[in-house]
Amino acid sequence: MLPVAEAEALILQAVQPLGTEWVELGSAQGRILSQTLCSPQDFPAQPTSSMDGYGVRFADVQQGIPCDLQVSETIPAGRAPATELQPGQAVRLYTGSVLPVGADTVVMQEYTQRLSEAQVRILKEPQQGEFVRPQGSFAQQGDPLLERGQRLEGAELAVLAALRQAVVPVFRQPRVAILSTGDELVPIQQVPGPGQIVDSNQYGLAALVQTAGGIPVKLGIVPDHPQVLRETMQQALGAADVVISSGGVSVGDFDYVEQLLEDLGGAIFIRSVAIKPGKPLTVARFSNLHGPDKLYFGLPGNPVSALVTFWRFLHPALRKIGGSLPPYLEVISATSLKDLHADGKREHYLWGRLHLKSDQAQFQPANSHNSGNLMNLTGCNGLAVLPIGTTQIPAGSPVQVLRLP
Ligand SMILES: Nc1nc2c(c(=O)[nH]1)N[C@H]1C(S)=C(S)[C@@H](COP(=O)(O)OP(=O)(O)OC[C@H]3O[C@@H](n4cnc5c(N)ncnc54)[C@H](O)[C@@H]3O)O[C@H]1N2
Ligand code: MOO
Repeated sequence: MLPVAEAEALILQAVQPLGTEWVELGSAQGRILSQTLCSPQDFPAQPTSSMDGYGVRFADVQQGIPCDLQVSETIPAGRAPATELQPGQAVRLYTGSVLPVGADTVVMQEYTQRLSEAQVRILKEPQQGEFVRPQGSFAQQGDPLLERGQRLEGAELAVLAALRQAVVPVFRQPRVAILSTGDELVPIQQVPGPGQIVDSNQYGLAALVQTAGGIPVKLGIVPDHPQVLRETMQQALGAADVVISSGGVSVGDFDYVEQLLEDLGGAIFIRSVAIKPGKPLTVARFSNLHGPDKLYFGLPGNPVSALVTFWRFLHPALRKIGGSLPPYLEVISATSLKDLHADGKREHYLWGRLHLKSDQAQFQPANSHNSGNLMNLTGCNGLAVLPIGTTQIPAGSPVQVLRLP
């Protein structure tokens, strides 16, 4: 059994980001930028006012307050100034208006009195440069604004629009084929007969693939029949960047996945991991003439084991393939609200609810931890990690919790 951290390191070493594709800005939300983008110009492009008011020469208003100035022109936002500001003059400005040459300070409208069409009285001495956004004060031409690996959300999309980036270079999303193995499985449309169960892994795993930035390709249920399974595995390897199957990796007579991976030319580099749940995790690498190598993940069939091994190993791998920057998972130090138990032989992952308080996070474990029982996994947002050698964490003690993505 490989230690968890070693298994993770081997998996991350084996994967690389896919290439770039260009997408329209309107479809880029959630995507990962594949090139660092620099500012093509200064922001703001000219000095602008940050208030409605009057642009002045600071030297004029420094002489004593109140101070009467001639209004030279009105500059609405979006219009270029017509003239330079001369000594003794003020210019009417609004938020976002460009300051004319000569104006270096803005006085808020509230501290002025318009005496006539041609004259304004300044009632309060401003600070020099007050309410002016100097040219290039937000960003200068050539400044790197968005780094390669940045995830694009509202703020980033707004910046890209300001940069007039109508199409953006993003990493290609990994296509992830998902298949469920087992003669006992039936599709959701079918009422299960005695001993049969609905294939729930397919749905859970597809959702986690999307959360990790991948595109799920659901290939359905494959019976425990070596020839059929082999053909489906081959088809999956052809159609996707990564393949996930669940079930058939333990030691039972119908557990064919490992043998078939070898038959198909895969190099198995993980056969079992010291993790509970999820011990029989199997990972193989397939060389690919047309691009990066492909990984095949044989996840354990137990529903909780399949999801936990996905979170722990596949989520980071898919994030890396999709171009995200590490860390790929978030670990939070919390106080356990109940005693936590483990056998000390494998690294245990106990699901529960993480409450993020301002002072100290708290972890409320689920009432039982059975890798076949999917039901009490709902609503869980954290996995408490008990390292090998730890058999108990008493209530009130600190525990490291993996925050579920
Ligand atoms: N003698 C041993 N038996 C088992 C061992 C072992 O070391 N020695 N390991 C146990 C552990 S740990 C796990 S985890 C499971 C994993 O076994 P498999 O990956 O071979 O999974 P299956 O036997 O095919 O299924 C296990 C369980 O999960 C249900 N299942 C499978 N696929 C789905 C699906 N798509 N949707 C919902 N449920 C699914 C299946 O019906 C079984 O109940 O092996 C232990 N046994
Ligand atoms: O490791 Mo298995 O995943 O305990 O149920």
